Amino acid sequence: MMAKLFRAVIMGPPGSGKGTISERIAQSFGLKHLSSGDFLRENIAADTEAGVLAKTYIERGLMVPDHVMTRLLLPRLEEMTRHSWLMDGFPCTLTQAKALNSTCDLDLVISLNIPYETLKDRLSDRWIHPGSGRVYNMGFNPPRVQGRDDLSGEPLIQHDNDQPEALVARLRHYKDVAKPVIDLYKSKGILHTFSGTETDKIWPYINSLLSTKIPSRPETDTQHIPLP
Ligand SMILES: Nc1nc2c(ncn2[C@@H]2O[C@H](COP(=O)(O)OP(=O)(O)OP(=O)(O)O)[C@@H](O)[C@H]2O)c(=O)[nH]1
Ligand SMILES: Nc1ccn([C@@H]2O[C@H](COP(=O)(O)O)[C@@H](O)[C@H]2O)c(=O)n1
Repeated sequence: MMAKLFRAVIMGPPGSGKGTISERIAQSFGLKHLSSGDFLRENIAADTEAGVLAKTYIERGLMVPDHVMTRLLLPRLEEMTRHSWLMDGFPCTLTQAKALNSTCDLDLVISLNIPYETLKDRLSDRWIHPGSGRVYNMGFNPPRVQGRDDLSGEPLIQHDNDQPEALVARLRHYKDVAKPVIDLYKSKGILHTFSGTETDKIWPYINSLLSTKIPSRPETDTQHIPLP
Protein backbone atom coordinates (compact mmCIF):
# COMPACT_ATOMS: atom_id res chain seq x y z
CA MET A 1 0.00 0.00 0.00
CA MET A 2 1.28 3.52 -0.77
CA ALA A 3 2.10 5.71 2.24
CA LYS A 4 0.55 9.16 2.41
CA LEU A 5 2.82 11.62 0.66
CA PHE A 6 4.47 14.26 2.81
CA ARG A 7 5.04 17.86 1.70
CA ALA A 8 7.26 20.16 3.71
CA VAL A 9 8.97 23.52 3.36
CA ILE A 10 12.10 24.76 5.10
CA MET A 11 12.53 28.51 5.58
CA GLY A 12 15.24 30.66 7.07
CA PRO A 13 17.57 33.55 6.31
CA PRO A 14 20.61 33.12 4.07
CA GLY A 15 23.12 30.86 5.82
CA SER A 16 20.64 29.50 8.36
CA GLY A 17 21.43 25.94 7.28
CA LYS A 18 18.39 25.15 5.10
CA GLY A 19 20.47 23.28 2.55
CA THR A 20 22.52 21.45 5.19
CA ILE A 21 19.46 20.36 7.18
CA SER A 22 17.50 19.49 4.03
CA GLU A 23 20.22 17.05 3.03
CA ARG A 24 19.99 15.37 6.44
CA ILE A 25 16.19 15.18 6.22
CA ALA A 26 16.39 13.76 2.71
CA GLN A 27 18.83 11.07 3.86
CA SER A 28 17.02 10.16 7.06
CA PHE A 29 13.43 10.28 5.86
CA GLY A 30 13.67 9.75 2.12
CA LEU A 31 12.04 13.05 1.24
CA LYS A 32 13.16 14.48 -2.08
CA HIS A 33 15.16 17.65 -1.40
CA LEU A 34 14.02 20.33 -3.83
CA SER A 35 16.19 23.43 -3.74
CA SER A 36 14.90 26.60 -5.38
CA GLY A 37 18.51 27.78 -5.73
CA ASP A 38 19.40 24.58 -7.59
CA PHE A 39 16.37 24.95 -9.90
CA LEU A 40 17.50 28.48 -10.68
CA ARG A 41 21.07 27.38 -11.38
CA GLU A 42 19.84 24.53 -13.63
CA ASN A 43 17.70 26.97 -15.60
CA ILE A 44 20.53 29.44 -15.89
CA ALA A 45 22.86 26.70 -17.12
CA ALA A 46 20.24 25.52 -19.64
CA ASP A 47 19.61 29.10 -20.84
CA THR A 48 15.85 28.76 -20.44
CA GLU A 49 13.78 31.93 -20.73
CA ALA A 50 13.18 31.98 -16.97
CA GLY A 51 16.84 31.18 -16.32
CA VAL A 52 18.09 34.08 -18.44
CA LEU A 53 15.73 36.43 -16.61
CA ALA A 54 16.59 35.03 -13.15
CA LYS A 55 20.31 35.44 -13.83
CA THR A 56 19.94 39.20 -14.22
CA TYR A 57 18.62 39.41 -10.64
CA ILE A 58 20.92 36.87 -8.98
CA GLU A 59 24.00 38.54 -10.47
CA ARG A 60 22.98 41.77 -8.76
CA GLY A 61 22.32 40.00 -5.43
CA LEU A 62 18.56 40.58 -5.81
CA MET A 63 15.61 38.28 -5.27
CA VAL A 64 14.08 36.83 -8.40
CA PRO A 65 10.53 38.24 -8.92
CA ASP A 66 7.57 36.18 -7.77
CA HIS A 67 6.17 35.52 -11.24
CA VAL A 68 9.50 34.03 -12.40
CA MET A 69 9.84 31.84 -9.30
CA THR A 70 6.29 30.52 -9.49
CA ARG A 71 6.50 29.89 -13.24
CA LEU A 72 9.69 27.95 -12.67
CA LEU A 73 8.81 25.94 -9.59
CA LEU A 74 5.10 25.20 -9.56
CA PRO A 75 5.12 23.02 -12.70
CA ARG A 76 7.99 21.00 -11.19
CA LEU A 77 6.04 20.49 -7.98
CA GLU A 78 2.91 19.54 -9.89
CA GLU A 79 4.92 16.77 -11.56
CA MET A 80 5.90 15.34 -8.17
CA THR A 81 2.62 13.52 -7.64
CA ARG A 82 4.24 10.34 -6.36
CA HIS A 83 6.96 11.78 -4.14
CA SER A 84 7.25 13.12 -0.68
CA TRP A 85 9.30 16.29 -0.85
CA LEU A 86 10.96 19.03 1.13
CA MET A 87 11.18 22.42 -0.57
CA ASP A 88 14.14 24.59 0.41
CA GLY A 89 14.12 28.35 -0.34
CA PHE A 90 10.59 28.60 -1.74
CA PRO A 91 8.23 30.20 -0.93
CA CYS A 92 9.99 33.24 0.41
CA THR A 93 7.27 35.85 -0.17
CA LEU A 94 3.55 35.88 0.60
CA THR A 95 2.72 35.88 -3.11
CA GLN A 96 4.85 32.76 -3.60
CA ALA A 97 3.25 31.12 -0.53
CA LYS A 98 -0.26 31.80 -1.84
CA ALA A 99 0.66 30.39 -5.23
CA LEU A 100 2.10 27.26 -3.60
CA ASN A 101 -1.05 26.98 -1.49
CA SER A 102 -3.19 26.77 -4.58
CA THR A 103 -1.04 23.88 -5.88
CA CYS A 104 -0.72 21.66 -2.81
CA ASP A 105 -1.46 21.26 0.88
CA LEU A 106 1.65 21.44 3.01
CA ASP A 107 1.99 19.13 5.99
CA LEU A 108 4.78 20.99 7.76
CA VAL A 109 6.91 24.12 7.64
CA ILE A 110 10.29 24.31 9.38
CA SER A 111 11.54 27.80 10.13
CA LEU A 112 15.16 28.31 11.22
CA ASN A 113 15.88 31.20 13.56
CA ILE A 114 19.65 31.80 13.70
CA PRO A 115 21.39 34.85 15.24
CA TYR A 116 22.92 37.42 12.90
CA GLU A 117 26.48 36.96 14.21
CA THR A 118 26.28 33.23 13.46
CA LEU A 119 25.01 33.83 9.93
CA LYS A 120 27.75 36.36 9.31
CA ASP A 121 30.48 33.96 10.49
CA ARG A 122 29.12 31.03 8.50
CA LEU A 123 28.63 32.91 5.26
CA SER A 124 31.95 34.68 5.28
CA ASP A 125 33.45 31.18 5.49
CA ARG A 126 31.13 29.56 2.90
CA TRP A 127 32.69 28.15 -0.24
CA ILE A 128 30.61 26.90 -3.14
CA HIS A 129 31.19 24.63 -6.10
CA PRO A 130 29.53 26.71 -8.83
CA GLY A 131 28.84 23.75 -11.11
CA SER A 132 26.81 21.70 -8.62
CA GLY A 133 25.90 24.16 -5.85
CA ARG A 134 27.69 21.93 -3.29
CA VAL A 135 28.42 23.97 -0.21
CA TYR A 136 31.36 23.88 2.21
CA ASN A 137 32.35 25.76 5.32
CA MET A 138 35.99 25.89 6.29
CA GLY A 139 35.22 25.06 9.94
CA PHE A 140 32.02 22.98 9.79
CA ASN A 141 32.34 20.84 6.66
CA PRO A 142 35.61 21.65 4.91
CA PRO A 143 36.44 20.15 1.51
CA ARG A 144 38.95 17.27 1.55
CA VAL A 145 41.40 19.38 -0.46
CA GLN A 146 41.43 23.06 0.37
CA GLY A 147 39.71 25.18 -2.29
CA ARG A 148 38.58 22.15 -4.35
CA ASP A 149 35.22 20.40 -4.72
CA ASP A 150 35.27 16.87 -3.21
CA LEU A 151 33.65 15.18 -6.22
CA SER A 152 34.88 17.08 -9.26
CA GLY A 153 38.14 18.52 -7.91
CA GLU A 154 37.11 21.84 -9.49
CA PRO A 155 37.85 25.16 -7.77
CA LEU A 156 35.48 26.50 -5.12
CA ILE A 157 34.34 30.12 -5.09
CA GLN A 158 32.91 32.60 -2.61
CA HIS A 159 29.95 34.86 -3.39
CA ASP A 160 30.35 38.60 -2.85
CA ASN A 161 26.87 38.77 -1.35
CA ASP A 162 27.90 36.30 1.38
CA GLN A 163 30.24 38.94 2.77
CA PRO A 164 29.12 40.99 5.81
CA GLU A 165 28.57 44.26 3.84
CA ALA A 166 25.92 42.64 1.63
CA LEU A 167 24.52 40.38 4.31
CA VAL A 168 22.87 43.11 6.40
CA ALA A 169 20.69 44.20 3.47
CA ARG A 170 19.87 40.58 2.54
CA LEU A 171 18.80 39.79 6.08
CA ARG A 172 16.68 42.91 6.37
CA HIS A 173 14.98 41.98 3.12
CA TYR A 174 14.45 38.39 4.30
CA LYS A 175 12.83 39.58 7.55
CA ASP A 176 10.45 41.89 5.68
CA VAL A 177 9.29 39.35 3.13
CA ALA A 178 9.31 36.27 5.37
CA LYS A 179 7.24 37.72 8.22
CA PRO A 180 3.84 37.43 6.48
CA VAL A 181 4.77 33.96 5.19
CA ILE A 182 5.62 32.82 8.72
CA ASP A 183 2.37 34.35 10.01
CA LEU A 184 0.41 32.51 7.33
CA TYR A 185 1.90 29.12 8.22
CA LYS A 186 1.51 29.83 11.94
CA SER A 187 -2.19 30.53 11.40
CA LYS A 188 -2.49 27.19 9.58
CA GLY A 189 -0.90 25.41 12.57
CA ILE A 190 1.91 23.84 10.52
CA LEU A 191 4.84 26.07 11.51
CA HIS A 192 7.69 24.70 13.66
CA THR A 193 10.48 27.11 14.56
CA PHE A 194 13.97 26.01 15.63
CA SER A 195 16.46 28.42 17.14
CA GLY A 196 20.16 27.99 17.82
CA THR A 197 23.68 28.56 16.65
CA GLU A 198 24.69 25.02 15.65
CA THR A 199 23.08 22.75 13.10
CA ASP A 200 24.24 19.68 15.02
CA LYS A 201 22.29 20.84 18.08
CA ILE A 202 19.13 21.78 16.15
CA TRP A 203 19.10 18.62 14.07
CA PRO A 204 18.02 16.16 16.86
CA TYR A 205 14.89 18.28 17.48
CA ILE A 206 13.99 18.34 13.82
CA ASN A 207 14.72 14.64 13.57
CA SER A 208 12.39 13.78 16.45
CA LEU A 209 9.63 16.05 15.13
CA LEU A 210 9.78 14.38 11.72
CA SER A 211 9.86 10.93 13.33
CA THR A 212 6.42 11.66 14.76
CA LYS A 213 5.12 12.81 11.35
CA ILE A 214 6.71 10.35 8.92
CA PRO A 215 6.30 6.79 10.12
CA SER A 216 8.67 5.18 7.65
CA ARG A 217 11.01 6.14 4.84
CA PRO A 218 8.68 6.98 1.94
CA GLU A 219 10.85 5.35 -0.68
CA THR A 220 10.31 1.95 0.94
CA ASP A 221 6.56 2.46 0.56
CA THR A 222 6.31 4.26 -2.75
CA GLN A 223 7.79 3.63 -6.12
CA HIS A 224 11.00 5.56 -6.61
CA ILE A 225 10.88 7.57 -9.81
CA PRO A 226 13.80 9.84 -10.72
CA LEU A 227 13.05 13.50 -11.40
CA PRO A 228 12.34 14.24 -15.05
N1 LIG B 1 30.20 26.67 11.52
C1 LIG B 1 29.04 26.15 11.12
N2 LIG B 1 28.70 26.21 9.83
C2 LIG B 1 27.53 25.66 9.45
C3 LIG B 1 26.64 25.04 10.36
N3 LIG B 1 25.55 24.60 9.67
C4 LIG B 1 25.76 24.93 8.38
N4 LIG B 1 26.95 25.56 8.26
C5 LIG B 1 27.58 26.15 7.07
O1 LIG B 1 26.97 27.43 6.91
C6 LIG B 1 26.86 27.77 5.53
C7 LIG B 1 25.39 28.03 5.21
O2 LIG B 1 24.66 26.81 5.28
P1 LIG B 1 23.61 26.44 4.15
O3 LIG B 1 23.07 25.08 4.46
O4 LIG B 1 24.19 26.70 2.80
O5 LIG B 1 22.50 27.56 4.47
P2 LIG B 1 21.24 28.00 3.61
O6 LIG B 1 20.19 28.42 4.59
O7 LIG B 1 20.85 26.90 2.66
O8 LIG B 1 21.82 29.27 2.85
P3 LIG B 1 21.28 29.99 1.50
O9 LIG B 1 21.50 29.01 0.39
O10 LIG B 1 22.15 31.20 1.38
O11 LIG B 1 19.86 30.34 1.72
C8 LIG B 1 27.47 26.60 4.76
O12 LIG B 1 28.82 26.94 4.48
C9 LIG B 1 27.38 25.42 5.75
O13 LIG B 1 28.39 24.47 5.51
C10 LIG B 1 27.02 25.00 11.75
O14 LIG B 1 26.33 24.48 12.63
N5 LIG B 1 28.23 25.57 12.06
N1 LIG C 1 12.81 31.96 -3.52
C1 LIG C 1 14.05 32.33 -3.99
C2 LIG C 1 15.16 31.50 -3.84
C3 LIG C 1 16.38 31.92 -4.34
N2 LIG C 1 16.48 33.11 -4.98
C4 LIG C 1 17.76 33.58 -5.58
O1 LIG C 1 18.65 32.49 -5.83
C5 LIG C 1 19.90 32.70 -5.18
C6 LIG C 1 20.51 31.39 -4.78
O2 LIG C 1 19.66 30.70 -3.87
P1 LIG C 1 20.27 29.73 -2.73
O3 LIG C 1 19.07 29.25 -1.94
O4 LIG C 1 20.97 28.61 -3.43
O5 LIG C 1 21.21 30.58 -1.91
C7 LIG C 1 19.57 33.65 -4.03
O6 LIG C 1 20.68 34.41 -3.62
C8 LIG C 1 18.50 34.54 -4.67
O7 LIG C 1 19.12 35.52 -5.50
C9 LIG C 1 15.37 33.91 -5.11
O8 LIG C 1 15.45 35.02 -5.67
N3 LIG C 1 14.15 33.52 -4.62
